Parts: sequence; C-alpha cells; structure tokens
Amino acid sequence: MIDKTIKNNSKMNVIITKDKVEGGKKAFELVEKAIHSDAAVLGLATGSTPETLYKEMRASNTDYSNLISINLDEYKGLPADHPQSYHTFMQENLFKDKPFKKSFIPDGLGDEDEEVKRYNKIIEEYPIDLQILGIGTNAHIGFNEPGTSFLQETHVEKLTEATINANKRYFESEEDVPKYAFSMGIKSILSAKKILLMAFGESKAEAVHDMLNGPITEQVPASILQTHDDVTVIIDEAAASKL
Ligand SMILES: N[C@@H]1[C@@H](O)[C@H](O)[C@@H](COP(=O)(O)O)O[C@@H]1O
Repeated sequence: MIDKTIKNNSKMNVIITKDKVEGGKKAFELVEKAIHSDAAVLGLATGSTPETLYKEMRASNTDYSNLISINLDEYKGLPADHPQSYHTFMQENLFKDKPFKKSFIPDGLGDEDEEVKRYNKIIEEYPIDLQILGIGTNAHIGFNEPGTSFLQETHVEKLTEATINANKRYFESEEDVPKYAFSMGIKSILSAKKILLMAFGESKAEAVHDMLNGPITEQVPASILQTHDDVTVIIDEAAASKL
C-alpha cells in the first residue's frame, strides 16, 4: 500500500496500491474478511479490472460453494456461450475453478420485460452483502451510463459511444459490440451492504476524481457512492494521479 496524501472529500475509504496485481491482492483480503464475517451473497463484476481479484480467488483455498453470486450486467443479444458474453467471462475467470452454490447473470437473450422482473426478484430474494464494482472511463458503474436515474433498478441500458469504444478491444470490430445491455440499476447497487470498487490505470483517473470529489450528479453515476455508508475504493497510483 502506498502512503500518499490525496484529496478525498467523500467518506469512502480509499486504498492506493502500486498496481493492479497488488490491488487484486488487497481486494481479495477484503472479500475474505467479508466472507468470514458471514457475507453469503456476492455481487460480481466483469471487465479487466476485477481480473486480478478473481485470480487470487481462483488460487485460494476458499470454498465458495455455499455462497450465492449475482452479476451486475450482460450484453443484450449475446447468448450465454458467446465468447464475449459476461457468462463466458465469469466461467473462465472464476466459476470453472470456483463454483458457487448459485450464480445469477442476466440472460442476454431474455425478453426485456420478463428478464428485468426476474432479475429484480433475484436481487430482492438474495440481498447483496458485498458488491464488487469496476468503473468506466465515463464513471459508469455496472452499465449505468451518465444520465441514468439514481432510482433505476434492473433495466436495459443503451451504451454510450465511449463505452462501446472502450469495450471494442474484446470484439473483432466496433460493429460487433452490442449497443444495449441488461444492467442492475444504481438503486440495486446501492442496496448492497458493502461496496468494493476497484479502478486501475491512468484512463480511470478522471472518473475516480469525479467520483470522490465531484458533485453528486447523474452525469457521474459513481458519484452516488458518496451517499453509501460502507464503500472501499482500491486504486493504483495511475488511477489516483488526479487526486
Ligand atoms: N459493464 C462493465 C463495467 O462493469 C466495468 O466496470 C467497466 C470497466 O471495464 P474495465 O474494467 O475493463 O476497464 O466497463 C464495462 O462496461
């Protein structure tokens, strides 16, 4: 951990690590701590950010088979077995080595209304103890893009150009990136007892700054986390460079 004075006007607990690897180890410690103090439902995220955390989880001796996992989002229109689906991501990065008792991810092929209802019911039935989050370069969380109401539960979100652009690296071309996604809403995310957000790299520095020090506004979705009582933010030095 780096001892650095940073500007953090929020009550969020901010931990700065050297890099993504160290950040993943620190996040793993916090996940373990939560599980040992009875967390039974983990909210999980995809993207490159949680990869090092999932690597630690895969390598650990911890048994996750009594826990429930609920993922944040899934691309609309992608079947579960699509190489770029978040189902595939979770299978490859975690579940193939560490199965959970039950794992929920939105069904990308589901009927919009029914899938939204089904997912909201799941979140109601299994309240999330610890929610893992990444953050987009435009400060989105889950797939809640700037402008999304803070009162939204699960819904279908139209992805912004910035997000499509950032995520095209996983697809053959920009045209192949789905334009819509099912996402837990901000309200659903805020209902988690604890939140652990990670951000690594220079490209996240501005979003991290605005999340911690900017006004709370729907234009900066992650800024709403300033209102939650139990948020830990793990960032590397590059993501902390604008603080
Ligand atoms: N829906 C995901 C988010 O859950 C993720 O936090 C974000 C950042 O991605 P990455 O971690 O690859 O930078 O973008 C994606 O669009």
